[in-house]
Amino acid sequence: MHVIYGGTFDPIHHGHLRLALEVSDALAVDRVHLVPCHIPPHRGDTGATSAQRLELIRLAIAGEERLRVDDRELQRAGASYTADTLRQLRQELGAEAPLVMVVGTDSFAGFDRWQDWQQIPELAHIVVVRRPGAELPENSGAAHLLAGRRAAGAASLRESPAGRVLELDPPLLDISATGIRERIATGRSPRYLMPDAVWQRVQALGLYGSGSANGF
Ligand SMILES: Nc1ncnc2c1ncn2[C@@H]1O[C@H](COP(=O)(O)OP(=O)(O)OP(=O)(O)O)[C@@H](O)[C@H]1O
Ligand SMILES: O=C(O)c1ccc[n+]([C@@H]2O[C@H](COP(=O)([O-])O)[C@@H](O)[C@H]2O)c1
Repeated sequence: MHVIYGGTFDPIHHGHLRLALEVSDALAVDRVHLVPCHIPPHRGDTGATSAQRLELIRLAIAGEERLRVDDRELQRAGASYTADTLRQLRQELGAEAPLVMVVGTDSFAGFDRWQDWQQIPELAHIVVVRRPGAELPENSGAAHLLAGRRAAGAASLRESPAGRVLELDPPLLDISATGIRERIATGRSPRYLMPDAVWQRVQALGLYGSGSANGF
């Protein structure tokens, strides 16, 4: 079973990393592939470039065998549509291999505005991870999709290549990249919200307005 977890990762933090490991445990898979987007289709400019966000991810997951980075979206020009990524993976994996896309509730809430969203369940299973403080709006396209395609359990995802939606509610950390960027921009330390190696590199690159005021 191939599992991808996409995000802007601007920058990567412990909320992302814990989520990835919780999913790896819950689905009993050896690998979760983090897929940073190049040009987010749905939000403004990023604080760090694609290459910088990729470098920070590599630092964050160094030494953790279960986490891998897949930079395919950085190789494509234009907006990074998830449907394109899944089509590419489906070609590579073949028609029968179970393919899983992981998403937090806040991103999934706007799922019916994603490019070709109705095709996505034909390409992959969706694992929706309940993010602290983010509920799916009732009557949203996402809530209907979940209700109509709810998976019986994690093991059932292995029984078909795509089409089921599994909700997970593991213990997660209420950390956001927005909160981290705000802290850095106002001279406060984001230490312990992200790996030390990431924070050191953010400072070395002077990202998000980091300067001497932040300290370690
Ligand atoms: N702390 C967290 N707990 C659970 N899910 C998370 C957490 N942080 C991010 N996610 C999920 O990870 C994916 C990628 O998130 P993203 O890179 O946008 O991080 P973010 O912290 O939400 O960033 P920002 O604050 O810039 O929006 C999304 O599906 C999001 O729902
Ligand atoms: O394909 C789309 O139209 C689309 C619209 C919004 C979000 N996504 C993807 O959802 C993932 C999480 O997005 P975000 O904004 O929470 O970082 C990331 O991989 C995005 O590329 C994809």
